[in-house]
Amino acid sequence: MKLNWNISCIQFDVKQGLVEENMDKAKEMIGKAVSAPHKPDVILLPEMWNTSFTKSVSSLADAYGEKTKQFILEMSKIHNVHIVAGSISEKINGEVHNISYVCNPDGEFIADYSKIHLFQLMYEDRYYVGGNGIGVFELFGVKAGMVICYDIRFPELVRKLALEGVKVLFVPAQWPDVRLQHWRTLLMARAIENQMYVVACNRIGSSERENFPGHSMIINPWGEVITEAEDKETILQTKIDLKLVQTVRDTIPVFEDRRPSLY
Ligand SMILES: O=C(O)CCC(=O)C(=O)O
Repeated sequence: MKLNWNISCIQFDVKQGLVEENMDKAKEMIGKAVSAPHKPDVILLPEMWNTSFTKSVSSLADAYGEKTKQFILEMSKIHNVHIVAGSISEKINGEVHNISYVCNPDGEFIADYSKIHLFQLMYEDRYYVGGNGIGVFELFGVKAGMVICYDIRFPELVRKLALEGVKVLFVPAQWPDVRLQHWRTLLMARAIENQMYVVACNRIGSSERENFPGHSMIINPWGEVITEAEDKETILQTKIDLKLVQTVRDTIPVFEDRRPSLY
């Protein structure tokens, strides 16, 4: 089991509908991240990092994720790194999912997660079908979990992941600047109440309707922001010590003190 991880969030501007351009950008930034002095063990990309949200989603969605999976598997293997691949549009039996893939340095696909809660305010529910399972997987023998963007508004989902043993939560997002305060507050709350690390990667740039502020963040199990990006292209890097999760849980034994029979 490895308890000290270097993490990098790759924060960039996702160009709407321009799959090749976005994949080239991701490739360039993954290359830069792994060449940095503290080479990451795990890289996180933003939500919808190769198409953004677009009305052409049905034609742009990757059939069974084949092209994206191949790209991510190759990047993981070449650079000897785990990649939590934000999310993309995957077409499965005619339905489109907002889905994430996790790959290991052997170039193996280890998990996927299809976003459960679709964001009606931006009509996500008209274009996508919600997933039916939670996102839990293992990295270096430690349980990690994933939710996507709007999912962080559902504390019961993240609590379920914590009860499954998750110690690090990955959150890819396309979160707009008008609700930046919600983004920061919700991420910190999820970290504090579940006493887990939260690693969150947001995009920058603009779509027709919204601006995206970045502010990717890595938060420790005390709820302290270890590092936070601004609104520029950034490789946000830090080291996390997984032993801190148990220290915090021993200090304030929230999981022991729960009384789920009452609520
Ligand atoms: O919950 C929010 O305010 C933003 C959610 C969102 O933009 C998304 O899930 O794509």
